[in-house]
Amino acid sequence: MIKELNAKSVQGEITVPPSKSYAHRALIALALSGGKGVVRPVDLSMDIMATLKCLEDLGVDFFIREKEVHMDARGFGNRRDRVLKPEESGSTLRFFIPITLLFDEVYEFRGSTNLMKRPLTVYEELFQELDVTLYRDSMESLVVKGKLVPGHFSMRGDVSSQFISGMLFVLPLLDGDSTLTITGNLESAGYVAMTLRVMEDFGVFVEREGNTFFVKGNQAYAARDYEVEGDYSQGAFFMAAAALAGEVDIKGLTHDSVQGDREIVRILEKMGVDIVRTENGYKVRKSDLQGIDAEISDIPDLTPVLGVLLALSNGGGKLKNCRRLRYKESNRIESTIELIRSLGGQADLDGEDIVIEGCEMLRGGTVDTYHDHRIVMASAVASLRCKETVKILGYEAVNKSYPEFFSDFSTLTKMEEAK
Ligand SMILES: O=C(O)C1=C[C@@H](OP(=O)(O)O)[C@@H](O)[C@H](O)C1
Ligand SMILES: C=C(OP(=O)(O)O)C(=O)O
Repeated sequence: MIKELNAKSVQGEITVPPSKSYAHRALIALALSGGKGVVRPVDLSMDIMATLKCLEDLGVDFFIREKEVHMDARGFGNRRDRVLKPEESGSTLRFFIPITLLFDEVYEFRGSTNLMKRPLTVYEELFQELDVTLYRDSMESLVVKGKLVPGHFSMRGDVSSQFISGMLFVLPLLDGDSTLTITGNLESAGYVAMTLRVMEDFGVFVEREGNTFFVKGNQAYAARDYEVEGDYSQGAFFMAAAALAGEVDIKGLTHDSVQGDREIVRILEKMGVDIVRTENGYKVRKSDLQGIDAEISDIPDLTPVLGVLLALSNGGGKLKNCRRLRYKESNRIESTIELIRSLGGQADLDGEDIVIEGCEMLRGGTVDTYHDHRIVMASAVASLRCKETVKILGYEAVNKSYPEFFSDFSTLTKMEEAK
């Protein structure tokens, strides 16, 4: 499906959706408690629905009212279906593989073709050392069998932090103490911090010394109601839209959040953007953007929108250390470069860095989004500073994380459309 965008300015206020990453974690922690509680607010994106469906197939009951998930996890572990369907969600797949290893049964994971192509090497390497089998049955299917026992585990930290989060969720439930040592750099580190924060919120504690996590066994998640904070990864699109083309009061963001993508605030400040803290968010105004080099190995989800900002900055800059972006919903190195080029800008790959030239206005044109929700949203932001119409191919990919994105975006452009 194609979306055409013509608006050239944004104005008004917006409340960002609740964090997808926090919601995955809170729903899982509540399920692992085996008790009852409410998680709110939850945006019913495809990724979150995939996590809920997997929980349901593991015996969890829930109903959804407005944006609240009312869960009864007393049946957790009473398997209803041996086939779990993470759809497109990397977090869901990589968090649920260790969860199924609590049960010593055979589970099959069936996801989208793209999801099943994303790496599982870290689990493959880890399970070779353990009495756990993981094999690909077909292009869309993966079989997992075995039971985790406490021990000393070692995992690479430079493929995806989701493997580490997945193991951290379940190690405290084993009947003995474990250690988990990360080899290489821990990238996307903010997401591991978020996992540990949610675990603590549910009464489960892990100690860390350098790159080793010490996990006491026989802990229990305590059921509770949970408030999900606003999403910096999504808020970043509105901050960028305002910095490029207007003034927006962005609400629903916690200033001291552990979300790694809170880094967008520091990056915008470095670029010279007029960004002011408000009681529950930020007010951002159109500014002349200075080009910068930004290290993105900890903040991969910000890459497409940072690419757009640099393409419209004085002097441009580099997005450094993009290696892992190849393994997202699209190859985000290629799709980010192509997004900028198809709108008339200049971007190239230099080693593992994306080098982007800056300009005042882009031309406009048609963007192929490669089914990547973050390329869709970044294209919408770029359209505000394009001379011609922007056509976004496959814009429905946005449903993966933010089904209401275009209706929210249009509330900010409506003053202009009303003229
Ligand atoms: O744990 C999470 O919630 C996520 C971790 C990140 O993945 P990587 O650790 O693979 O970079 C991020 O890109 C993804 O959108 C969400
Ligand atoms: C990469 C993403 O999510 P996941 O890895 O959970 O599919 C994302 O939301 O950009």
